[in-house]
Amino acid sequence: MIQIEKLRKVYRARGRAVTAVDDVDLDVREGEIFGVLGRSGAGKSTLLRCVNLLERPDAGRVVVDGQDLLALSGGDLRRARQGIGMIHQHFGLLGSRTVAGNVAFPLEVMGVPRAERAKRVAELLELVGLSEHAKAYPAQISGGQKQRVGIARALAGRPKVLLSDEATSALDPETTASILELLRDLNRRLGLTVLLITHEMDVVKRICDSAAIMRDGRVVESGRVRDLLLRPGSELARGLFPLPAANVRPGTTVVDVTFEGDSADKPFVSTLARTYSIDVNILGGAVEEIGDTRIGRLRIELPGDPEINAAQLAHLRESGLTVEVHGQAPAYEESLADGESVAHGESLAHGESLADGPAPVDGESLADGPAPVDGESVAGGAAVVHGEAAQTAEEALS
Ligand SMILES: Nc1ncnc2c1ncn2[C@@H]1O[C@H](COP(=O)(O)OP(=O)(O)OP(=O)(O)O)[C@@H](O)[C@H]1O
Repeated sequence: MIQIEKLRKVYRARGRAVTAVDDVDLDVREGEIFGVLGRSGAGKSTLLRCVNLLERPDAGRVVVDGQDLLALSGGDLRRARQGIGMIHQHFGLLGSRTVAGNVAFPLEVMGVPRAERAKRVAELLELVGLSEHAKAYPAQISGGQKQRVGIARALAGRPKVLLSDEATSALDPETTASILELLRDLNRRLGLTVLLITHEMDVVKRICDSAAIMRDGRVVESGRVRDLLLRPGSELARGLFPLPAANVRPGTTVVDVTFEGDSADKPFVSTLARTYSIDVNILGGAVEEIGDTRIGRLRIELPGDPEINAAQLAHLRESGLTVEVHGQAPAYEESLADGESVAHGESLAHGESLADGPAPVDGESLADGPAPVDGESVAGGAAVVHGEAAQTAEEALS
């Protein structure tokens, strides 16, 4: 539905040039919610504003619903832009107009006759659950209600695409959840394609089908959320499943295992411990509901160097798990020929989040999932799993 190709935007001010968007490609499929995640200054707003040409890119292509926007002008461009709604962090409502008046505004600009306008406004307010507040002024309603007005107004022209510029950043967590739910509902009911930008990992976790991570104007990772989380070395996975920096003790192998769906229900740690008659330490972990799937990440420690654990690691991979080994051992890395597993060192250190705001710290990310394995309590190696004991620890996680 939205194809962005080799997009580039450079701001020039007082002899200085800032490349806000640098050679970005994105493909947003029809009917999906796509989240662009990044820190402040990463270029998210600029990217979003290039999609409806609020900013004119210096290079590249923006194709929305099959139309190359940069090739359009005049009435054609206006019509194409009507097919793209936008909502903002600070709502942008007109204080002198009622809720209904704000929603009617774009319809007036489009020249929709009065009677039809009134009918459409009523429909839109119903859609966002604000019928009872039609006559209220923005100053008389809450932040969440203001954003609902913003959403109704953005949908006035029956757009196929909705752009969301940090739409929940000014809202408290409960209101954020209700607005995200509304966006998901509208996405499903109207087949609306949503491209949103956010610095909150939680937004991606809750509603996005696909995501991209931006840094310094570039997209460093993008794809379906589920695929990204199962990809070794994924930044999104590190952000969503924050684990402390790995402390690899000599003579041990520390492994991050990511599992989903069916494999989440299998007691793979106890199977591993039993099959190879080894003790397995659980160092930390988290499980999240992502869309309709449960995805989790567990950090385990095996006795012996990675070379010694080749069969054990192969066993984990053959069980359908994504395996990432901490502690660089080049010779061993080469042996992981199938590309499913990577060996990496401290570059995978955790605790770093993309968010400047409420970063999903350990406790938070675990809060609504099943009982976590507590990183603190296993710090001294207390959670040694072998034989039947493993069942309990894994049950807690799965
Ligand atoms: N109008 C402008 N003129 C000059 N530089 C700009 C302008 N708008 C943005 N920038 C710069 O472009 C870069 C990207 O900014 P942008 O607002 O797109 O990032 P962002 O990821 O949306 O950040 P935030 O969440 O803080 O808005 C930053 O370095 C910013 O300072």
